[in-house]
Amino acid sequence: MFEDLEAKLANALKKIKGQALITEQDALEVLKNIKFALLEADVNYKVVKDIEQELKDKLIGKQIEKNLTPFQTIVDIIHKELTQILGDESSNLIINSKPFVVMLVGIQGSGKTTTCAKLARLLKSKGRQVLLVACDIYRPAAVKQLQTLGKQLDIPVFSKENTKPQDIALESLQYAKANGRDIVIVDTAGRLQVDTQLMQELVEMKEAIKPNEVLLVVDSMIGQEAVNIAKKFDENVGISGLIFTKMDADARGGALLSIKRIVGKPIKFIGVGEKISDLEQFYPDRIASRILGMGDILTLIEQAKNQIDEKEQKQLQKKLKKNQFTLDDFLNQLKKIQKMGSITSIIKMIPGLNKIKMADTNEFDIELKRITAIIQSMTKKEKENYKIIDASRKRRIAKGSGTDVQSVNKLLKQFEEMNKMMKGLDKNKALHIMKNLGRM
Ligand SMILES: Nc1nc2c(ncn2[C@@H]2O[C@H](COP(=O)(O)OP(=O)(O)OP(=O)(O)O)[C@@H](O)[C@H]2O)c(=O)[nH]1
Repeated sequence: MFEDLEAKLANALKKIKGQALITEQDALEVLKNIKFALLEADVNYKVVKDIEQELKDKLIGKQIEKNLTPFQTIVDIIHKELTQILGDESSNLIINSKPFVVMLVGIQGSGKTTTCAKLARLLKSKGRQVLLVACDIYRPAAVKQLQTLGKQLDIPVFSKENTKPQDIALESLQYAKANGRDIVIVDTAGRLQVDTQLMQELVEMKEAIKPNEVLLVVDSMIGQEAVNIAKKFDENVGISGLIFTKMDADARGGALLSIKRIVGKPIKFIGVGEKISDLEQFYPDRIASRILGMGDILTLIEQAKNQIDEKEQKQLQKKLKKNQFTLDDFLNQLKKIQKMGSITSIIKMIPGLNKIKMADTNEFDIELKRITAIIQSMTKKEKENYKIIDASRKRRIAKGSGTDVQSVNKLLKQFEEMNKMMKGLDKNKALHIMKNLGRM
């Protein structure tokens, strides 16, 4: 869909090669193409018009960035704008009460029940005691589905027969308190369409249990219709955020942009597959890249903007050669990796880390936090020369980082293997890897 955009833009921008500033005429030419591309991606018309106006103001008279071509400068500005619209606020759940109650709402088939389980798994993996609550009593299969998923995840599921959904939800809170569950995730009923009875039931449930979050689950495949659904749910029930499912199937993502703009509620997570682990935190810049469909160009832009990386790469290479590559350098490189969207190919190069399913960025975040804690618990000397880390130092580091000796050993082994691998590579390949690491 957006393959064309790149060609059209490149064409439109040929003319401004060598200019120092973007003129009004150039901006209008580019914006015409951007407008069509966004409409094709199913972005709401009014949103497209607004974006067009905002971009116009930002583009005209803009200086071409030093290391960038006019084309790259413009794509960079557009990418930043889309990222900002998609949400600059954190998509994290701020868990500040016990129990912390999350109500998932949405129309039938949006992926609500599955998403309840995915979210439960994600929070469990962060050490939370989760309780799932089956309030979709109109579709008996939904209760069963949730129970099966709960069993699979070893997470209790609260359900009750012949009881109103509002009462089930209310009773589940008592159960959570009595059983030390600190997060309650309530699966609610869906209808084929948004109807008044459903809304009324959800309003009553919300009043009864006063959830910390009401998250609307939306199927990203339904395109613009998602905006109407989100508006209705927000007006009638009041939502605090959204989860978009089936992002693995939808190539566009225009609906995310429209909803964020029109409804103004943050997108918290995205579903990226049918598996229970396929739920990711929402990263606006990654979705903006996807909407633009210019991943490669954006990477190039980042590289060009960070010319300084060249220097850093050379320094790192020198350090590796002289055996001076420290655990701090290792950590810095990993942090850079985290910032990048598409990390899989780079991760594969790092021994030990490649075993983690890296499409799951949540797992990478968890792993990185663990590694950071361990390295930060080391003394300066230890970071500079890991060989002095003996058994008693390992015990101290494990204690200080809240991990265990096994984790410390694993990290040291990863570091050692990476060191070895980098040294074993020929100069060009090593530089290529460092370049990849360095550009992130
Ligand atoms: N590919 C893909 N499929 C998904 C995703 N999330 C959910 N699904 C699938 O969507 C279908 C519907 O999911 P459910 O969880 O049953 O939907 P629901 O909204 O709970 O439906 P009701 O309980 O009837 O309201 C199932 O086949 C899920 O496997 C996703 O992120 N990607």
